[in-house]
Amino acid sequence: MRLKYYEIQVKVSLPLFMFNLFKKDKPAEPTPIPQQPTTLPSSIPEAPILDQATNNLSWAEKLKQGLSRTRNQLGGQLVGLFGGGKIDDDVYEELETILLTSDVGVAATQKLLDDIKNRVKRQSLSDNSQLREALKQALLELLTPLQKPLVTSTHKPFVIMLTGVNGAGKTTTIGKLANQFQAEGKSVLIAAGDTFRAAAREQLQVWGERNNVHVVTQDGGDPAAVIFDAVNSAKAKGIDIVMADTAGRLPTQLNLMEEIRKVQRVIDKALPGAPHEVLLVLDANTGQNAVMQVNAFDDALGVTGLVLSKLDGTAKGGVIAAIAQSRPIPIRYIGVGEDIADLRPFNASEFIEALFS
Ligand SMILES: Nc1nc2c(ncn2[C@@H]2O[C@H](COP(=O)(O)OP(=O)(O)OP(=O)(O)O)[C@@H](O)[C@H]2O)c(=O)[nH]1
Repeated sequence: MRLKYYEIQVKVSLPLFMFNLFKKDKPAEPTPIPQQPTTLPSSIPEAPILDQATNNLSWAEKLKQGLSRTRNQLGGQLVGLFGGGKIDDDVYEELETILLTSDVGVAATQKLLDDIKNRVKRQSLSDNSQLREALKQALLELLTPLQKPLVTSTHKPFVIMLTGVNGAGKTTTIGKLANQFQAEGKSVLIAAGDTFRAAAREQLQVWGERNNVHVVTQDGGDPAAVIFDAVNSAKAKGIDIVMADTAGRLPTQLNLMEEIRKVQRVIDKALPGAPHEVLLVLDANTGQNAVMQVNAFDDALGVTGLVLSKLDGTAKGGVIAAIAQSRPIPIRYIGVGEDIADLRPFNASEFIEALFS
């Protein structure tokens, strides 16, 4: 059956709403609960076929809206700079300042400027209004290597271990991805490896029950043991995808970094070669700090993919270029909001178009 986009929204947004509702200890004031539909799906939903045109349009708009702060920071200043006139050193200097203040970082700014200068020479550009397109092309060249969507069909179960600092968006990402994977017809199992936060386990469990996603937990558990059990359970049940949640940690907390390295080793014992994806979730609001997080987590774990969340709340979206320059690990998904449809695979040209629209 072909579902219209708004129908899918109802089907998938409600489970995520419930997920967020149960995820954290909520303040005392009542949270509005939607009146309909009142029944939650009792089985894994059939894979919906998205209405591609409507869906793309909606995502393009969301992305544009989500990137508005970054666009205002970057694009707003560029409009003035690229308003027409001679290309000279002053223009390059001002462009450098704009890029640096947009969290692009020193190395990526230098790389982009060199690239633009080469384009100016090669294409004999003379008017600064032509620099806009040159900058777009330079950015596209820098960001395209990061556009490598996550393919989960290579292993069964395909094991994804999520990591990141506290509050980066790991658990929310798990909820969004679980719904998306289910919508593609894949079975999902979640390992509640965030044993640090007492309520996290029960919250994930409640969410899992309501959405027919099996959540493996353990009383007073060691995260490695919980995830080991989860992987074995997924093997026995023929599950397609395991997502292992882990507690938030700072790369400077060496004992916690050692703990997650152990989790990784134990997953490999349960299923040699796993985890197949080490997904680092980054809060885009952290700007240049995100670059340091990528380096530190990658050094410790060998990160295979990134999720850049909360691009909607920040003017620091330029950090994506800094990451591309310093450690070009694929950005699997970007997040521009809290709804399920607000997390999508990263597409470089789509991103740049939204940034310059
Ligand atoms: N605006 C916005 N909010 C987001 C996005 N992604 C996640 N959030 C919110 O960010 C907050 C923190 O997300 P969590 O998923 O709890 O983060 P976490 O990494 O699991 O946190 P810990 O378990 O404490 O380490 C939640 O309130 C999410 O709803 C996004 O793309 N945009």
